[in-house]
Amino acid sequence: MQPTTQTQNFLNFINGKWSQSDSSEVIESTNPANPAETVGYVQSSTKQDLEQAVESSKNAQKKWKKLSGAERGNLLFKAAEVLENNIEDIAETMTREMGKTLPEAKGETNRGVAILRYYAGEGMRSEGDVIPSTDSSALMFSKRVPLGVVGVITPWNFPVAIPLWKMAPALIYGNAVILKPASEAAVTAAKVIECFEKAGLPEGVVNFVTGKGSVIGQGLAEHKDVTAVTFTGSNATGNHIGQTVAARGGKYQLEMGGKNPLIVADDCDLDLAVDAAISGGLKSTGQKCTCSSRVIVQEGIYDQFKQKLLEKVNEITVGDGLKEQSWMGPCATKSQYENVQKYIEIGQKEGAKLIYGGSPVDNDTNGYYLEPTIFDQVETSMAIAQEEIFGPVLALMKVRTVEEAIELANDVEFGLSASIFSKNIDHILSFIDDIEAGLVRINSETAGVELQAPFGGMKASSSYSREQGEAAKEFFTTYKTVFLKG
Ligand SMILES: NC(=O)C1=CN([C@@H]2O[C@H](COP(=O)(O)OP(=O)(O)OC[C@H]3O[C@@H](n4cnc5c(N)ncnc54)[C@H](OP(=O)(O)O)[C@@H]3O)[C@@H](O)[C@H]2O)C=CC1
Ligand SMILES: O=C(O)CCC(=O)C(=O)O
Repeated sequence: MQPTTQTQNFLNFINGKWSQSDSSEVIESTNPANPAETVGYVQSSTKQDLEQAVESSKNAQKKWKKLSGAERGNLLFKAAEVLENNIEDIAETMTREMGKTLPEAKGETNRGVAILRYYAGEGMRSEGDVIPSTDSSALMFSKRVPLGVVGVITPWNFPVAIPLWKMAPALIYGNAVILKPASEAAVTAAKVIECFEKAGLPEGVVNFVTGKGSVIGQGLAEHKDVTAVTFTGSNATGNHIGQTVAARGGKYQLEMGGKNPLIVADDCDLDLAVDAAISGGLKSTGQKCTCSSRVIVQEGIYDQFKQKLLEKVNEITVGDGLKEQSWMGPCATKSQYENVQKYIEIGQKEGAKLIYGGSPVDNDTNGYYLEPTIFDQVETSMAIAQEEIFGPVLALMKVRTVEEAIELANDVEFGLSASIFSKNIDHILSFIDDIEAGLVRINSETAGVELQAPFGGMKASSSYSREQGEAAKEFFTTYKTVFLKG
């Protein structure tokens, strides 16, 4: 049944129109700080809805790709302006829908504006190369061309930035897109789509279909007319999508988990390292694929580091992300909340020593709040050292040397981000050389992605393709090699 209060009912956006799903069913999105509060309803769409979106995207893309890059860019500049004018509302919706604090939500929305502007500018940049031919009377050049229709499947942890860093490059290079956002953050995503509508993108160039991952996400992965699928989320879902798209000869890009190490060397600036462990590990309630979940500390500084870390973590205020005093909000969903608690239990059973937190935080609204949690004496064989927890949990590990630290850092299936705190250039250089990670950070936290640089991981963290910056061009375009003779 569709809800009666229209202000809370968010529709699909297909062929330039907001429309109800064929199913007449909706999915409720609630506030993790107060699960009794409904943030909105989105459509529980069907394969027929998706079919309409694909048809509309296919038609629209034929005209969209004929516009000049500058014309497409102007529309993205407009979308950026509309988003910028709606920052307050969109950021507040994000906080209410997935829990991150309002300053973080505003920061993310501002980042969305910058992403749109960056890719709008790409419309005026080179789209190929002249290549000398062996025939001196011929002109040979490569020309980048769009792929066609791109399916965008996104998670709930960055409901503005991730859809935009996938959609903006797809659009500027002449593709049409269909966004299927995570159900838990789909209201925020709907508000982003409203910005594209208000910017006046031609109908069908951006479509938005909400619904179950197993129906709409799976439908995008299977559809023969969806040339490429870009995904961020869990490894299980990502690998399944990759296999499905590959089986029909489509192109795919997967950004998945991380178990990111932060190495603290004896010679580091201790205060900076402590701040980085807290910010990188606990901001966004630890729900970033780039968050620092393993803190590997050299024995000479271990006790000092641990003591300072405990002092600083003790200052953290957990609470509703809309309240100014809250530094850390709730877990985004009930299943995240339960999953993190399950890992805290496993850690204790495995023999790690719980030295801080580990429990739910009492509150009047039944919000999914957990204490920031620190484990000591963590061994690399433990599940809490190997598996992505996606919650406010730090695992401390002691090593003798920096070489040992790097070896330990690499001893996981993931390879997204890694950082070292050290003033020793030899340590820094061997870290850059030997660490198995796509993002290598020195004297800086593991999280913190810059939109103009390639983003992605090694090993099980990614499908080896890269997003953002100019690297996005590789995924969202293909080449024509033109040989021209008079
Ligand atoms: N790398 C990252 O940034 C992220 C990692 N994660 C990891 O994943 C864990 C689980 O989170 P969860 O939200 O379930 O992540 P998922 O990977 O299941 O969800 C990500 C997206 O994929 C969609 N999806 C789900 N099933 C399918 C399918 N069969 N085919 C196509 N698309 C599908 C989801 O839709 P729907 O929401 O409707 O299910 C959502 O849009 C977290 O605990 C964390 O460890 C989660 C989010 C981000
Ligand atoms: O750290 C960031 O800013 C981005 C992290 C990210 O892409 C993710 O968590 O999915």
